[in-house]
Amino acid sequence: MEIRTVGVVGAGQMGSGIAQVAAQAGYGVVLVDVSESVLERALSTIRRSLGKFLEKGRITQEDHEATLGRIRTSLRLEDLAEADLIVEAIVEDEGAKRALWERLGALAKGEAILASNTSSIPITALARYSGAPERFIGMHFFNPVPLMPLVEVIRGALTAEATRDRVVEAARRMGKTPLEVQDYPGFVSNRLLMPMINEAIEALREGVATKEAIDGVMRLGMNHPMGPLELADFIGLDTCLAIMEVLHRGFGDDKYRPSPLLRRMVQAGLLGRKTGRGFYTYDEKGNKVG
Ligand SMILES: CC(=O)CC(=O)SCCNC(=O)CCNC(=O)[C@H](O)C(C)(C)COP(=O)(O)OP(=O)(O)OC[C@H]1O[C@@H](n2cnc3c(N)ncnc32)[C@H](O)[C@@H]1OP(=O)(O)O
Ligand SMILES: NC(=O)C1=CN([C@@H]2O[C@H](COP(=O)(O)OP(=O)(O)OC[C@H]3O[C@@H](n4cnc5c(N)ncnc54)[C@H](OP(=O)(O)O)[C@@H]3O)[C@@H](O)[C@H]2O)C=CC1
Repeated sequence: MEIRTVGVVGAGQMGSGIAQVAAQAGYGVVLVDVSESVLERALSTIRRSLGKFLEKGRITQEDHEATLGRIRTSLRLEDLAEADLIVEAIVEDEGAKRALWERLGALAKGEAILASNTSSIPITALARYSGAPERFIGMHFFNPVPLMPLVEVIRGALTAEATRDRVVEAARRMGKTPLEVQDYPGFVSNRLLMPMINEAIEALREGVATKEAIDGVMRLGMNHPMGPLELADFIGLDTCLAIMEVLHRGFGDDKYRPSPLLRRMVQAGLLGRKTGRGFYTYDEKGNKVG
């Protein structure tokens, strides 16, 4: 069965980007969230991103309009009943994802591919909640989705090869490079990235250097496009903490202990760019102002 319609659940930073690249690839897209204002913000983010591509001549005015025309938004999960591929990108919380996948698994059509964009939660567990583990897979995009070329593809213990093949093909059609990894905590990406970010936060907590110096060391010394504290703000500190918790629990090793400073900032609601304040402060457009 050919994939024609892609359903995306969760219209935050990642869901909006996934909806955009799916629509750019020519798929019909249904983008679902629990909040109308989040859906409106997602559409304006997509318009802004397509606008940048248009300015640079990477797409035409026609592509711009056709892409937007392929995206429908909805507050009803039932509108995903006809989707051929569903990509879930809600908050990084196993309980929330479990509740969602129990509903989605029951309402999706029998041959639909079920994918999670989770950063770290075991695909094998989410697959079980969906009730269709052979059709379930991890399809992990990177932020900002319209620019980052990678999709990490993660098969759960019971994922069928045919499911993997179809997701690999869909990722390629979206202009991405799929790389397959096994279902272990944090997969490959966040097993490597998040301990570095966590260690940068610990260095800040211990007063080893200022935040600007810590970020500068990695930007200027390692050629990273963003320093680790800037990147943590960009990802979302709630997501960073959730990933560290999964690594810590999943490996049972204290080398993955989340930094108490990270925990305290999440408790204070300082989640980074998406809330306007994290290690740095941001204006309403997401530009760093301090
Ligand atoms: C947590 C997980 O599970 C997994 C993850 O995703 S981890 C996070 C992975 N992501 C990263 O590591 C990102 C690291 N950062 C970067 O690669 C770069 O900083 C960045 C691509 C985000 C931005 O690039 P930059 O040079 O620092 O800033 P900026 O000048 O704003 O942007 C570069 C260009 O991209 C464009 N751009 C930025 N965001 C865009 C978007 N969403 N859509 C279209 N164009 C965009 C900008 O307009 C700019 O264009 P010009 O060069 O013509 O001005
Ligand atoms: N940030 C990143 O760099 C990356 C994140 N990811 C993963 O992608 C997922 C989403 O992350 P991100 O986009 O950053 O998070 P955001 O907080 O930006 O977005 C999550 C969205 O999901 C919505 N939501 C929450 N619960 C439900 C639900 N039950 N049904 C429908 N929508 C719901 C939220 O709505 P509301 O705000 O109203 O609660 C919010 O709009 C997570 O699993 C994360 O780990 C993967 C790669 C990179």
